[in-house]
Amino acid sequence: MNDEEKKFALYENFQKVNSIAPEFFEQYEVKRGLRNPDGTGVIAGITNIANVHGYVVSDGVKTPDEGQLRYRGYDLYDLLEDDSSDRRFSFEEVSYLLLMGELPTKEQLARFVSVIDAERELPDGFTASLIMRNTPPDIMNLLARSILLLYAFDENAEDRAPQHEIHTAISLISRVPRIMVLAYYAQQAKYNNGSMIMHRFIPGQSTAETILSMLRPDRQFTPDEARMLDVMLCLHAEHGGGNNSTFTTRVVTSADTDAYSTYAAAIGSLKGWKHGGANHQVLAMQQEIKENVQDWSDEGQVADYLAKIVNKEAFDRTGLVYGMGHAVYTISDPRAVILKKFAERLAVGTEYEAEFELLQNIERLAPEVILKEKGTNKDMCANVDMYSGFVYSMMGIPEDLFTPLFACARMAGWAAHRFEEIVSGKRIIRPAYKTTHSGKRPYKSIDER
Ligand SMILES: CC(=O)SCCNC(=O)CCNC(=O)[C@H](O)C(C)(C)COP(=O)(O)OP(=O)(O)OC[C@H]1O[C@@H](n2cnc3c(N)ncnc32)[C@H](O)[C@@H]1OP(=O)(O)O
Ligand SMILES: O=C([O-])CC(=O)C(=O)O
Repeated sequence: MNDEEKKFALYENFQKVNSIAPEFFEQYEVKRGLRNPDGTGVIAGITNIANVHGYVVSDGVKTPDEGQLRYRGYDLYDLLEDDSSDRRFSFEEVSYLLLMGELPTKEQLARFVSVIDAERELPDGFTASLIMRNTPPDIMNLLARSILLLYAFDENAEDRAPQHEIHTAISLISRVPRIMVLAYYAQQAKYNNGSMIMHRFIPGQSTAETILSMLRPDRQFTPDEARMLDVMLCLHAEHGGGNNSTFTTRVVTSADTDAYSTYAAAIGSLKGWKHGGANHQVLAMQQEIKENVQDWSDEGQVADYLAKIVNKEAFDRTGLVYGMGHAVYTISDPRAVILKKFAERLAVGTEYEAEFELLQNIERLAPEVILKEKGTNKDMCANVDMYSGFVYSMMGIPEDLFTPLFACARMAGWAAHRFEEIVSGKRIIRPAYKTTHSGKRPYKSIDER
């Protein structure tokens, strides 16, 4: 056997060894993906941090409902529609609310903002030796690695006391956006022959302003652009305990590991294409449709191409229409509703209008195509990832940063859930797995096999 054949011999049983007959799931009533047969989630915890509402269950019957998202009891719409005269940046305020449980007074907010501001500096040599060296092509991987490496610069990294937990969370909420932009330029320099731009952060700027002023080569941005990015950060900041990356946070935290290991694990989850990584996939999918459909405004042509995607004949062959569907929301995802309004406002009358129409067509047509092609009659709406990448694109934010921006925002939610798990979880999360082996296999020595 040559080397290739030796490797191939290791793969050939992959499918067989890892397959479990579907009837076992029914026989043992195992809830795949921790989902009940009607799609509702198995209750795995209790939280005070957020409420994600998408259906009503009454007498065992699930009825779809308009989506609602509340942070610590406050409706997302109310948090974003505060039109007070001192229009301030909200991500810091939302982070305070999530971490501390209450909306801050002016003094509390000012103190919190100054603590975030004071944490932006990175350890000496961090950028040169840990961001610019061995830069991976994916910024999410670099973010996870950077968070793991920041452990080495924290003398009390193993301390689980509240002061240390809060300090670590705030320092990461402050630093991850900076690391993200530095990582972007390191990645561009290494893989795309780009220039390595390393603007310093400007003390006193909000998170949204810091990102824009570090990202833009000329450092310029308008107040409206910063406000828009701020809103994007707010609406990605938290989504209950059950979403995959927050549940990861809670699972890993429950093992009593350090904060850095926990947040790095959460980033690994968020990168997934069925989770936060879908924002990136939506754009790639839209691009493929644009290249293959002659008239994007023709619903028939778009539906035909979506049918190919659903039948695994086009795009990434998973059969998924990215940006569509949600584990909780049925009629609407409130974040997608807000993002669609932004997208429309920014696109109409510009070169982006036709692309906006295309996304709208995908949103409208996907449920019927999925029903027709797969017979899946699931109440399905656009999720947060459907329009976010499009809004970022119109703001000139590169595709490689779509999911990392989600991570910058969700740091606040992950931290709140880590705190809650530490204080209230009190037990390692350890569900059971049923085995399919009914008996013991007789051991054979290597000569007998
Ligand atoms: C921030 C976020 O994480 S938002 C979600 C971002 N993810 C995406 O946009 C990826 C596309 N969407 C999906 O994969 C799913 O809708 C999820 C992961 C978001 C939610 O999944 P679930 O609620 O568990 O749906 P579930 O997997 O039970 O789907 C039920 C059926 O609908 C199908 N389905 C669900 N969403 C889609 C979709 N977007 N495209 C095609 N089929 C879909 C499933 O394949 C499944 O079909 P089957 O019964 O034939 O196997
Ligand atoms: O709740 C989910 O499953 C995914 C989601 O929308 C999020 O984490 O923002």
